[in-house]
Order: sequence, then C-alpha cells, then structure tokens
Amino acid sequence: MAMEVGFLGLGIMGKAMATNLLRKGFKLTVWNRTLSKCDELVEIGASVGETPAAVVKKCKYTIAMLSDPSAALSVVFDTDGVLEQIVSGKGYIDMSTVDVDTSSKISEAITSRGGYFLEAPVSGSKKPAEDGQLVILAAGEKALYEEAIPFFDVLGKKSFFLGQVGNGAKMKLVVNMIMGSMMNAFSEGLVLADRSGLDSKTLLDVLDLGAIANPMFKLKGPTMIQNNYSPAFPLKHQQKDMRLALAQGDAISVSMPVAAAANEAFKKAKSMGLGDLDFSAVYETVKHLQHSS
Ligand SMILES: NC(=O)C1=CN([C@@H]2O[C@H](COP(=O)(O)OP(=O)(O)OC[C@H]3O[C@@H](n4cnc5c(N)ncnc54)[C@H](OP(=O)(O)O)[C@@H]3O)[C@@H](O)[C@H]2O)C=CC1
Ligand SMILES: O=CCCC(=O)O
Repeated sequence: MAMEVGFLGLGIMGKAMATNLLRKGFKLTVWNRTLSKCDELVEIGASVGETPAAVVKKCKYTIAMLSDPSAALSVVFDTDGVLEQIVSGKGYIDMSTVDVDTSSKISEAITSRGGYFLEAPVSGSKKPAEDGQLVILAAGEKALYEEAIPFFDVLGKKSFFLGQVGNGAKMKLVVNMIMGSMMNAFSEGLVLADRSGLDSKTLLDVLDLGAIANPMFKLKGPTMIQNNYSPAFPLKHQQKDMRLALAQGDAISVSMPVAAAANEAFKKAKSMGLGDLDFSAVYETVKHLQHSS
C-alpha cells in the first residue's frame, strides 16, 4: 500500500515537489494557506487537508516548503497548526529556507511532543524542483533522515546529512549568501560592459568559456539582458536569505562586507517593488543606481 505523506506549502517549489511525489506513486495530502492552490494537485490525485493539523493527523510524515521563518513558525505553532497533531512516531520535515533559531524552535516543539524532526532546505530552483534534481541539506533526527530517503530520492539528485539541527539551515544560508553576492557582481559586470559600449551577449559568451563560467550565469544571463524576470527564485526570498546569512555571521563576528552590499541592493530592489520577480531583477536596481548617482 502506498505511504500517505503530507505536504504543506504549494508555492513555486512546493507545487513542483508535491507533483513529483504524486507522480512517483506516493499518496499525498496537501495544504496551502491559499487553499485554491491545492486544486491543481487534486487534479492529479492529491487529497486536501483543511488545516496543517488535519494533514499531520492523517499522515505519518509531513513535509513543509514555506516562504520564511514567520511562515514556518506560524504553520507549526498557530491554531490548527502542525503541533496540535504531533504524537509519538510522527515525522515533520521542514524544507523551507530558515535560520537556526527558527529551525531549533520547531525541532524542540516537535520532539517535546514525541515527534521526529528534520530540517532539509534545498539547493536548486524551480526547474531542478520540477526535474527532481534538488540538492538536499538535511540535519536533525538521523532515523527520520533514513526513513525520508525514498522522498529525497524523488525530489533530489543528492542528499547530505549534516548532523545536528541547524547545520542544514547554516549550510543553505552560506550557499545563498554566495549566490546573492555573485548575482550582484554579475549585474554590475553587465552594466559596466553595456556602458563601456560592449555587447552583452558577447560578454555572456566570453564568461561561459572561462574560469568563472557557472550554471547561474548561463541560465540567468540571457533572460536578464532581455529584462525578463519571470520568478523562479523570488527576489524577496533571496533578500531574506542575505539577511539571515548576515545575522548568522553577525552572531559569530564574521565580517562579510560583500554580502552586506549585496543585501543593500536586494533591499533597494524590494523597495522598488521588485520583490515578487526573480532575484535576477536586482540587475534593474544596479542599472537604476547609475541613473541616480
Ligand atoms: N524558488 C526557489 O528557487 C527556491 C526557494 N527556496 C526556499 O523555499 C521556500 C519556498 O520558496 P518558493 O516556493 O519559491 O516560495 P513561494 O513564495 O512561491 O511560496 C511560498 C509558500 O509559503 C506559503 N506561505 C507564506 N506565508 C505563509 C504563512 N504566513 N502561513 C502559511 N503559509 C505561508 C505560501 O502560501 P500562499 O500560496 O497562501 O501565499 C506558499 O505556499 C522559501 O523558504 C525559499 O527561500 C529554496 C530553494 C529554491
Ligand atoms: O534558494 C534558492 C536557491 C536557488 C538555486 O539554488 O538555484
């Protein structure tokens, strides 16, 4: 008999991940704050839980993919939340990108009710999520990690078990801090090339043949030079990750001036109303700064 799995949060990532689990034969019960977003999943075989608590009541394992710390906490601790139905033997796997404090609070609450907790943020965006090619950065209860491998094998191309709760969150924030800084350097390079009278497309070709070639430049460069920022990774989430990574560094006195500057550009982009666009829309902010200086 197929295993009943819960899935909370059907945004860009959650929808793709839940779809893959369904297609690979898992019986899924889904919930999303905006319940209408469950309809597409129902069409391909999912059941709907009216609340996070209802999903956890029905399922031995529940996976969450939510926007940020406040969403992750609300879904667990609020009325009709996950915690109300966590009992001994239930597993809760939070794959959202959050900070150590958030993950630790959730872990303590779940384990104090006898449940098992795993944080498992992911590297990889919309397309890898659709293709089941994410990189999973798990930490927490090792036994739950082992039980979750059948899900992770569907969702990702590689899973890491990083030890105690917090290590997955930390690793994810380090990776996204590097990514956000790279996106800013890339945007500045595109502007400098353009203002220097160089062809942007030629710059992309040159970059792709050299030592700093990477999948992100290759994927985002062509759409950025067309001013196309259809969201794969929303800019507001990248800014959240820069903010959380800077706080991670702040707590242990790690100086990160490059990341701090990149964070300012993402904040500026949010203030320009670009938060729901792809994070590559920070390019618009870098362009805008030239006009205003
Ligand atoms: N997109 C990407 O490329 C990647 C994203 N991530 C991370 O994955 C997580 C999800 O990202 P993504 O799918 O892109 O984000 P989306 O913005 O597309 O989806 C966010 C989800 O969180 C839900 N949500 C937001 N606030 C609340 C709340 N207060 N209570 C309950 N649910 C809430 C939304 O519900 P509703 O539909 O009702 O708004 C939606 O289901 C984030 O932590 C992000 O940083 C990680 C790797 C890649
Ligand atoms: O958190 C988002 C990461 C996006 C990516 O890894 O491409």
